[in-house]
Amino acid sequence: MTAPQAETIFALSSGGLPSGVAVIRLSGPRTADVITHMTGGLPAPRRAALRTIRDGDGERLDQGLVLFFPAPFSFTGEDCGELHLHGGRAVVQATLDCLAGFDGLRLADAGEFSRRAFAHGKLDLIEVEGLADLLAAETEMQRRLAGEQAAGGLSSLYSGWAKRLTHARAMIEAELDFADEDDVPGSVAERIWPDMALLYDEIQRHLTGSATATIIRDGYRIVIAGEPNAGKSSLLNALAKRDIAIVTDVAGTTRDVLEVDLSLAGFMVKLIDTAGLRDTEDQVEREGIRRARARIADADLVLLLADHPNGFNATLDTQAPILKLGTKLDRDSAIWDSSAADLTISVEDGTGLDRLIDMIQRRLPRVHPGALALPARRRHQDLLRQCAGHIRSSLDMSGALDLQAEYLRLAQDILGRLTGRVDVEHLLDVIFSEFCIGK
Ligand SMILES: Nc1nc2c(c(=O)[nH]1)N(C=O)[C@@H](CNc1ccc(C(=O)N[C@@H](CCC(=O)O)C(=O)O)cc1)CN2
Ligand SMILES: Nc1nc2c(ncn2[C@@H]2O[C@H](COP(=O)(O)OP(=O)(O)OP(=O)(O)O)[C@@H](O)[C@H]2O)c(=O)[nH]1
Ligand SMILES: [Mg+2]
Repeated sequence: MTAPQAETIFALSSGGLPSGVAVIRLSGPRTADVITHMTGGLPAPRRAALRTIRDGDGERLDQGLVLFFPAPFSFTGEDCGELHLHGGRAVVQATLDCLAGFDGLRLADAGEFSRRAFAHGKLDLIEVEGLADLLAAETEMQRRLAGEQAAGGLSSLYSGWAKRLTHARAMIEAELDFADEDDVPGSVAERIWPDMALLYDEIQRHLTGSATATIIRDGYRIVIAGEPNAGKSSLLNALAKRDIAIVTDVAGTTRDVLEVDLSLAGFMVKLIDTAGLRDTEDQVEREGIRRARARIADADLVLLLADHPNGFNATLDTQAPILKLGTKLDRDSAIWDSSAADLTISVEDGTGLDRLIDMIQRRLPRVHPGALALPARRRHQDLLRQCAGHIRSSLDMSGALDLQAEYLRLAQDILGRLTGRVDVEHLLDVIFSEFCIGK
C-alpha cells in the first residue's frame, strides 16, 4: 500500500521491568542487518533461535531468543525482528542503547508499530481500535468485545455492507448510462432497493447493540444516592471489600464523588458514592450535592438508600432505573415491614448484600457469546447513524436516480471512514495516540 518507511523503529514491547522475559521488537528495512550484527546471523524466518546477543563492540549483552519475520509476513508488513531478553532493567537498557547506536534506528513512538501495520494494510482502523481496547481490557466481557473487533469481526461486517453499496451504485450507474437505449431490460433499480432497505434495517439493528457495547467498554455506572447518613459510603466499602470512603455518623461526611471499579459477572461495574442529598447552606456540601446530581443524571442504575421508610422522597432527575434500598436492617427490622423499599440490607451483618449483587447482575445486559460484533465507540456509532441516514435519504428520493446514487456514495464513504479506507488522516493521530510505546 505505502512505500516502506525509511526508518527502522524499535521498542520494548513487553511490560514493566523487571520481568521474566523482555521482548524488544524491531520493524523496518535495517532489521535484518541489525539482527545479523548483534546475533551473528539471521534465524530461519519465523523460527525462534537461541543466540548470544552482542553490542557493536562484540561485548556480550545477554543470551536470548531471536526471531526474524521477513516482509510482508509480519505484524507491521515490514521486516520485523524480536529479541527475547532476560527482563532485567540493565539488560534491557544496554540493549536499547546499543540499538539506538545503529544508523537509521530510533525508538518507536507510541502506537507506531500498529500505525505501520495500518499503513501496510495489515490492520484497518476498526482492528487497530480493537487492539487498543484489548490491551486496556480488564474484564472478561471487555476482552471478548475487543477481541472480536481486533480479529476483524466488525471489519468484515462493514466491508460486506460496503460491497452491497458498491453493487447498488454500479447498477444505478448502468441504468443512468443506458437510460436512452430501448433494449435495457426493466429497471435494474428494482432489484437493488429491497436490498438497500434491508441494509438500512441491518445497520439500525446493529446500532441497537450500542448501549450494550458502551456498557461493556466503558463500564456500568451504579450511583449510590440518598439522604445524608443513609449508609451510602458503608455500602460502597462493603461491595468493594475495601475501606475506600470515610464513614462517620456525622450527616454530610461525603462531599466528593468517589468511584471504584468492580468486576461483576465479567462486566466492569463503576460504583459511585455521592454526597447525601439535602437542603443545606454549606457551600462545600452544596457543590458535592450538585456533583451527586450530575452523576445520578447519567447513571445506568441508581441505588437510592434510606435508613427509614420515609427517606425515599428525593426527586431524582434521571432515566436510569432506581432501586430503593432500606439500610441498617440490623438496628430495627420492624420499621421495614412496609413495602417502602425494594430490598432491605445491613452492611453491619451482611444481610441482603448477596441479594443486591444478584439484582444488579440481573440488570446487566445479556450478551450472547458469538454476538459481540457491536459498535462500542462513539466514533463508530456516530458514523453508522450517518451512514444509515444517507441510505434512508436515498430510499426516500425514489425517482431521482442520480440523487439516490449520490446518497449511496455518501453512505459508502462513511463506511470507508470507519475502516480507514477514505479520508482518515486527521483521525489517525487520535487513534494511535491511545497506544503505549512498543505496540
Ligand atoms: N512474540 C510476539 N508475540 C505476540 C505478538 C508479537 O508481535 N510478538 N503480537 C503482536 O501483536 C500478537 C500476535 N499478533 C501477530 C499478528 C501477526 C503476526 C504476523 O507475523 N503476521 C504475518 C504472518 C501471518 C501468518 O503466518 O499467518 C502476516 O500477517 O503476514 C504476528 C503476530 C500477540 N503475541
Ligand atoms: N447499624 C448499622 N449502622 C450502619 C449501617 N450502615 C451504615 N451505618 C452507620 O451509619 C452511619 C452513616 O454511614 P455512612 O456510610 O457514612 O453514611 P452516608 O450515607 O455515606 O452518609 P453521608 O456521606 O454523610 O451522606 C455510620 O455511623 C455507619 O457506621 C448498617 O448496616 N447498620
Ligand atoms: Mg458518605
